[in-house]
Amino acid sequence: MLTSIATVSLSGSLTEKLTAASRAGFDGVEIFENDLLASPLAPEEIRARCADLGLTIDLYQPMRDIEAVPEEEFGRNLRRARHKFELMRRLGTDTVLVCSSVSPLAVDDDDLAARQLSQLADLAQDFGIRVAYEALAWGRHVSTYDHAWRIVETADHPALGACLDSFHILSRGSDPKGIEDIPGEKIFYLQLADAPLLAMDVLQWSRHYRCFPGQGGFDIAGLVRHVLRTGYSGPLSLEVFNDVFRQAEAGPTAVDAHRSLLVLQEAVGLAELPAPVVPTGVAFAELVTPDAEPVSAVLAALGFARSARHRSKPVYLWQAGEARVLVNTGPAARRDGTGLAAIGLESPDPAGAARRAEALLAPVLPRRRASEDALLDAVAAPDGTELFFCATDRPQLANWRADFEDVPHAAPDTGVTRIDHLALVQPWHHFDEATLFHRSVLGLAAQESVDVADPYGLLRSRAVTDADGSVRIALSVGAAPADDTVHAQHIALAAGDVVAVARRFRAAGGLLLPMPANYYDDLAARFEFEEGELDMYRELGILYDRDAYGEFRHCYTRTVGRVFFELVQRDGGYRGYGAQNAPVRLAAQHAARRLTGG
Ligand SMILES: O=C(O)c1ccc(O)c(O)c1
Ligand SMILES: [Mg+2]
Repeated sequence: MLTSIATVSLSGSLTEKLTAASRAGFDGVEIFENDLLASPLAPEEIRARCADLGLTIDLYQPMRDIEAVPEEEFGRNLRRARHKFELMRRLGTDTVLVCSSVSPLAVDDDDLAARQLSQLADLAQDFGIRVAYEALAWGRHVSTYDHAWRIVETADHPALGACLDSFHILSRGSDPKGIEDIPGEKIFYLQLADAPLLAMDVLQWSRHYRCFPGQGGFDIAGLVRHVLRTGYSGPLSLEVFNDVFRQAEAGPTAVDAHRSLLVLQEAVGLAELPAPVVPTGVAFAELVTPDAEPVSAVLAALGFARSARHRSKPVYLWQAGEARVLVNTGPAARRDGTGLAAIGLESPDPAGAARRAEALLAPVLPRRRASEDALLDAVAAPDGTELFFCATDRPQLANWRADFEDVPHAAPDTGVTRIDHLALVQPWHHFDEATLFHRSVLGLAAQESVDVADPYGLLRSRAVTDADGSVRIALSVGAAPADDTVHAQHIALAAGDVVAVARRFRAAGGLLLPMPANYYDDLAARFEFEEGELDMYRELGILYDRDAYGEFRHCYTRTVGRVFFELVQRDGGYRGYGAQNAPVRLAAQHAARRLTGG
């Protein structure tokens, strides 16, 4: 189906919005009146610009407070409408959205509303224009889609139809099944927006918190299925009022938006995309650093062995159990400092995984960096992290490991067994996009979102995982631009005995993040420990948590550049990430940074 986006959903000037929508692959736009009013371009120039960009103008909106008013007022409304219809003719668009009145002058009289909308449609018809009537969830007398449809049905005018907006329908808890009672040709327009499930005033909710389908809590696919059963064949159009999108760069937002519509069309059977290939494990995490020494010292103290070297690049493989960390001192590091640059995901079908990612608008990275390198499938996540789809130890497929040659090394310590999870701090405006990306592109399931108090702001955190926890990625975001040193990426390493690994780390000169005594007093109040157990945790800075499934013990290294390590011990099927402890850990990291600068 054709896709469209309302200009209000993107930041910037009207031309910036149009360019972003076109580049992301939209077929058309809804022009929001304010964007037109503020534009230096004449309507004819906007029309030409859209044509150059391959965009149709599917809707002009909104026209407000038209119907169910005293005759004299309605006369003024018709005069206003005539002006707008003339403007629409210059723009070359044939559908106008009229939203249900919020005016104190409006009366609760459906017959009057129908008569006046019919008169408006008469005028519109003279201009070759159709009027799409939408119930605002906070409309004065008309606030549900079925009510708006009854009025349209009563008016029975060929130039008057319904505009359905998923936010207004689902925010009020209306049953979308009733949409099937509307003939498809009388649905003139369909606007789609999701939203997180919040208990708040519906107008504020709508104007600030809408998001793209799949990013909130509404069943948008279910609603669209009802609409499709009517025979509706107009565009799927995104109309998203969102404080973050208003500020974020229009280009990436438009890509995020279009991805959401691709995923939606797949869900309702309107599009076939390459099937998701769910990763089955973490092959490696790649750190870039201008100076290998500090990171290498931490890895060595954690029991990793430097076991192999890249054949053509300054990259070493450090390994402990199934945990593999690449340390890259190449050009990217000199540019960006120390940080987590790439993740290798074990994939049953690396090429298939890359095809799906590409179909969902992820930038595909060059398959080969140097002529002698193995061919690798890789894409960029929204935060810039490179995702490699790997086939470790599968001889029939290209193997990243073949680019490395073993170097002599001592046997690694056996304490660390694998990478438990990767924690990626997202740029403040990319959080919802990151979640949708990891769900739709990688086929991972998103867990509940949790709020974590940092001393200097609130963090939102949400894990995406595969079914058995072999791949866990914890995404988080702060309200303000991140403090790079505290809100760093981290690699969480699984250990069978976190106390033993922590002790070994310390004995080898590693620095663990100390935790405040008050935290341990609280632990003593909440749980019963064996004699001496808590003292041991206190001494090492080990945190403790428990859920319905099991226990969690974890501790943290000091931060190097923009990355640090966590050691975690999961027992009995514990499912979380120690979110309960995160505020204490974040405060400890701020304190450590003040003391040592690192
Ligand atoms: O918030 C509003 O006023 C508004 C305007 C037009 C729409 O289509 C809509 O859904 C909301
Ligand atoms: Mg709307």
